Amino acid sequence: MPIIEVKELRKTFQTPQGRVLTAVDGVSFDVEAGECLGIIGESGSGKSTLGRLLLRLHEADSGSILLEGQDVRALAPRALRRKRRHWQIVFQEPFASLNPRLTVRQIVEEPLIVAKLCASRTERLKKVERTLDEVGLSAQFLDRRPANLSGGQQQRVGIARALVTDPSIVVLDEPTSSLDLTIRASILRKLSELQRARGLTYVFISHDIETVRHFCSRVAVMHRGRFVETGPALDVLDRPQQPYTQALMAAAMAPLPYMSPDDDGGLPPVGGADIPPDDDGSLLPTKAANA
Ligand SMILES: Nc1ncnc2c1ncn2[C@@H]1O[C@H](COP(=O)(O)OP(=O)(O)OP(=O)(O)O)[C@@H](O)[C@H]1O
Repeated sequence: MPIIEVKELRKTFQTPQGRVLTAVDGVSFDVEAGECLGIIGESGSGKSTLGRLLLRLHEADSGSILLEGQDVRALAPRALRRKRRHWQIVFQEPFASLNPRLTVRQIVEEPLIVAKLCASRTERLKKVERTLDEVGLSAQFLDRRPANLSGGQQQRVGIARALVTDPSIVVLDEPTSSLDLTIRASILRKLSELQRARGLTYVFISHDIETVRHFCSRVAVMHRGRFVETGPALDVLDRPQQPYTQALMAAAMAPLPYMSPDDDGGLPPVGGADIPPDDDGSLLPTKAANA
């Protein structure tokens, strides 16, 4: 039996102008336990909304979601809170998703307190330290706050917070898109390692086709709230059947516009007429500007 079963899921939003926007438009899919399903598509195609609907961070308008056989949409608030420990999410912007006032220890401890998972504080703290160690953060980070961490370290905290309750399903909503390339690779390696070690099921939302190619066994292509093509990652990405997927792949492969070394791209020359001679180009306000 699949661990995730979604049928005819639909979600609309009301725009400030009073228009109805259909963000997810009748999506159906299954995910087997231990699998990684990649969801790709342009910005605004509905990927994040779908990820949030799965965990009921948004309420769907219609359709059904079964996670581990549980009808997520039918769960009462208390039952949903209890089940949340099994179904977690890692967000795109680690800094925005971490409470800046809390220390790393408090951030990772919180889901354990909410789920009442440990018998004592000592047990809880041991679990926090073990999970941080698993994501590659030593005990020296425990008392730091998010602002004192690099982007990669912040995302490791986001991952530890998602994994500390030993979930079975994790939605990864563009978990590395705000990070530098080298950091991105090491976080993806870690996520892959954790998936194998813990037998996790991932729903991996991404713009980045190359990342999905390496990371996911299956891919769904989303366009205007619908799945237009689904299948094994290498089939969909290397031999797309649908015109929309073909266009998406072609756009991803397109080279950057050529610029010759002496082509200034039409920018004004440095020190040219547009820049006053006494302007040092600094973005900091001058004393005169402050006065
Ligand atoms: N809370 C909301 N209220 C109103 N409209 C929303 C809300 N959340 C998303 N939308 C709209 O729903 C559509 C789908 O957005 P969504 O963020 O799911 O797309 P996405 O594919 O994840 O895009 P991105 O890759 O840029 O994150 C967009 O038109 C978006 O503006």
